[in-house]
Amino acid sequence: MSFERKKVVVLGAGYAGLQTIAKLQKLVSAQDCDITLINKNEYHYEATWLHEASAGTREYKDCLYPVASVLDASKVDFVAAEVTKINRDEKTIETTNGTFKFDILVVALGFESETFGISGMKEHAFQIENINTARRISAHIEERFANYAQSTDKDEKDLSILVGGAGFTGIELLGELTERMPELCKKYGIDQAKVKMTCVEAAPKMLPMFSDKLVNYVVDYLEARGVEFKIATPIVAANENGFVVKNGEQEEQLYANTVIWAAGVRGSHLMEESFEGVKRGRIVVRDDLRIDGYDDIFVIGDCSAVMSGEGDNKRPLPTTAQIAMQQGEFTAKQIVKLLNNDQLGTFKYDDKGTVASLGSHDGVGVVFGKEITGKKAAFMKKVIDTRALFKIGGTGVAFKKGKFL
Ligand SMILES: Cc1cc2nc3c(=O)[nH]c(=O)nc-3n(C[C@H](O)[C@H](O)[C@H](O)COP(=O)(O)OP(=O)(O)OC[C@H]3O[C@@H](n4cnc5c(N)ncnc54)[C@H](O)[C@@H]3O)c2cc1C
Repeated sequence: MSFERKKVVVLGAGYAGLQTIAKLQKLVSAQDCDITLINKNEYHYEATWLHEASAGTREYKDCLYPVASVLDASKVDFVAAEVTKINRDEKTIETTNGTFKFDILVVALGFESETFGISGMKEHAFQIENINTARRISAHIEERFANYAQSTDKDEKDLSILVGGAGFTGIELLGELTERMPELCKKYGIDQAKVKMTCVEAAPKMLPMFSDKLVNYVVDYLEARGVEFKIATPIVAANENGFVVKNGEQEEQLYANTVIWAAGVRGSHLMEESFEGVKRGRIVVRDDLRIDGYDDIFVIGDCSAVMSGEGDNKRPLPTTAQIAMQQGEFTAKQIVKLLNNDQLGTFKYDDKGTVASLGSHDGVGVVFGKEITGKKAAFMKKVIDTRALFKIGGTGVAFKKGKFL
């Protein structure tokens, strides 16, 4: 390659950022460019497994691995620091561990919880945002069950869990919770019939990405394991007692000592602070994944909005790990083209399907256009999860952390 040595900086070691690095370090030699990866933590966590860590069906430690373990240290400098500011015009990144210059920037800072301004939701509900919030949820549930078991003045709310949202995250979380309950109740000598799990959803349909047949499968599965659904029921507030919901014209208080918000995510708050035209932390990217006016800045993963469709039907693609990883791989190739002054390509999303787990042995999904349920879906989910580990971390990480049972 013949180009001057440029500074490539990647922000975030989630699916998008780490996949960019994993591919880029294969495509360039150490002399081709300086690559720096900046991530808040020393580790990468599997965000698509956060429902498992939250419910306590999977040890949080099993959902993460050291970022450095997948890097080629001769080509990539890793900085464990929090990005505090992106100066797009000065071409610098401010972090808690110094300021870094870039010639080419990849923003892959991922998602945060979005509570849509619902009163008290941030203060009174747990959010599923990262591995630490997930750890807190599972520890809290266990602590409530332990408290119930040992107290003489028993508080039924200790055994009540409210989940806000019947989208992908809420449903997968409920699937894990139903798997966790028998073990937790046995551990603390609690009659499982006393446990109350309620899912509250504002929209008239849950899991909008799936057919009625698959949705009915999910409802039957979860109801049979004790979950109560309140669909078309908007949550108007969260407080120290639980959720306040709208029931027709009336407001109703739902009580629980574990309250989890799983109904909304947005891109990083740094996006609004750094760029114009950002909506809920997402910026519309061009079809080469760069942003308008900045030919040296790629935005990928949950901070990006990739528009799909024609004319008035143009909509942003949903934010998923599947897209984030495809964007990462594509971006690595675009960086090489940029370094070589070659023409950049067009990102094309290849939708391989979606599978929602219902605990570790069941699920529903659409794979290569075909609907699947039950054990088949659970198996496919494990294949997808293990493939993601393999794509970024190779056989080493896949063998160590993969789902084989
Ligand atoms: C419970 C759950 C289940 C899901 N299941 C699926 C699924 O089955 N299939 C699917 O395709 N998608 C799924 N998703 C969505 C998927 O997890 C996201 O779309 C994906 O994580 C986005 O990848 P990303 O790289 O953009 O961001 P992230 O995975 O969020 O990674 C962002 C990285 O940036 C770091 N970071 C953030 N801010 C800073 C900062 N200021 N400074 C430094 N570092 C920072 C973070 O620590 C993190 O390492 C699920 C999400 C959840 C919550």
